[in-house]
Amino acid sequence: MVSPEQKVVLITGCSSGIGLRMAVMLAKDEKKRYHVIATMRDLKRKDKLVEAAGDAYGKTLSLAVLDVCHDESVKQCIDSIKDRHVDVLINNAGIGLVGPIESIPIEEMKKVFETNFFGVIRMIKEVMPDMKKRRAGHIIVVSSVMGLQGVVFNDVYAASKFAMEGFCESLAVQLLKFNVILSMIEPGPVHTEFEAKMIQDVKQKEYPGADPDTVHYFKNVYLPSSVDIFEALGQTPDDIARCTKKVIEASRPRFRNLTNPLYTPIVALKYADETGGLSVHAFYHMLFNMGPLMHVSMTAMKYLTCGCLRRRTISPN
Ligand SMILES: NC(=O)C1=CN([C@@H]2O[C@H](COP(=O)(O)OP(=O)(O)OC[C@H]3O[C@@H](n4cnc5c(N)ncnc54)[C@H](OP(=O)(O)O)[C@@H]3O)[C@@H](O)[C@H]2O)C=CC1
Ligand SMILES: CC1=C(/C=C/C(C)=C/C=C/C(C)=C/C=O)C(C)(C)CCC1
Repeated sequence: MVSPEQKVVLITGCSSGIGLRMAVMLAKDEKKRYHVIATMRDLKRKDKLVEAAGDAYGKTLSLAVLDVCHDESVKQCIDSIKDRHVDVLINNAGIGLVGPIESIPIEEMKKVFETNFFGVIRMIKEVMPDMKKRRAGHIIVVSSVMGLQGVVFNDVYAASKFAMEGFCESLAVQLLKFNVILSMIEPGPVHTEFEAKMIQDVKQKEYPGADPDTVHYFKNVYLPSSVDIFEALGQTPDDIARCTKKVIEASRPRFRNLTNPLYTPIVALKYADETGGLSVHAFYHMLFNMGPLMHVSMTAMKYLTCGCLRRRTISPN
């Protein structure tokens, strides 16, 4: 049962990672301010969430099936909610894709957009009209630092998150008129199945169609650097859940919320030079000239980032 004081929070992609931890953290809120509808496309994957939710399961947390790639699944789920009333919609479901574009079929690229971009739009279209009518609601989108700045060999994933940024930046203005808030969460690397799936995927794939030099740069230059960056700067899904809870509870939530103070200097390059030259050349240098030194420099970054950059993020602590 949802009490009238409780906010109904619907989260997509709760079978693992960030979505799972958000669902658990909100459902276990000390003051019981939330009723969480934790959704996933395949309920066979519910066990980890149910175990982590403990006593909250069946009380402040309920489960529902929802595949963001299917209109009917989205509609059925929202129709099953009392009065279709959702106070906070958290668009978290998403998939990654890395590798040389020469070897990625267009169909696979479309799947990334279908999930990360159209999946979010499908959710917003279903929930937003009721929020507008009620003149209340909060829509949260889990984007990424890659929605603000491209990363080599992540071309299509970054494009899907950039698309989301443009969409939300436009919509946020209209929604403000209806007292509906739109917030973006911008995590850097986070240790979840997202990372594990990427490593597994690379082990299995052959990268046909890409020339040997490109495959070499991808496998022997980019991948080790990426592993280093995850190791040096990676956050936990709980960090992202804590940041998101703060955004939900803020009296005036910000539109963009970077979660990782250690990654902020990298994003700052983009805003320091609007021609884009600084980021492109700095990334080239970091990747191709620093190579093995990347680990050292990433560790240094951990200790050197100054207070002013930390203040620009929403701290998980
Ligand atoms: N991990 C990272 O480094 C970062 C992740 N992000 C973003 O965070 C979000 C969550 O990712 P994360 O927790 O890391 O990764 P996970 O792979 O652990 O979780 C992704 C979740 O999305 C679900 N999902 C995928 N496709 C669909 C679909 N069609 N319908 C419903 N659910 C679906 C997965 O379900 P299933 O189990 O069925 O596959 C899973 O529950 C994503 O949007 C990602 O882009 C942003 C920045 C960094
Ligand atoms: C290799 C490399 C980089 C890698 C960044 C990575 C790997 C970021 C991962 C972000 C994730 C996983 C976001 C998910 O949405 C930098 C720092 C840009 C510098 C240039 C070389």
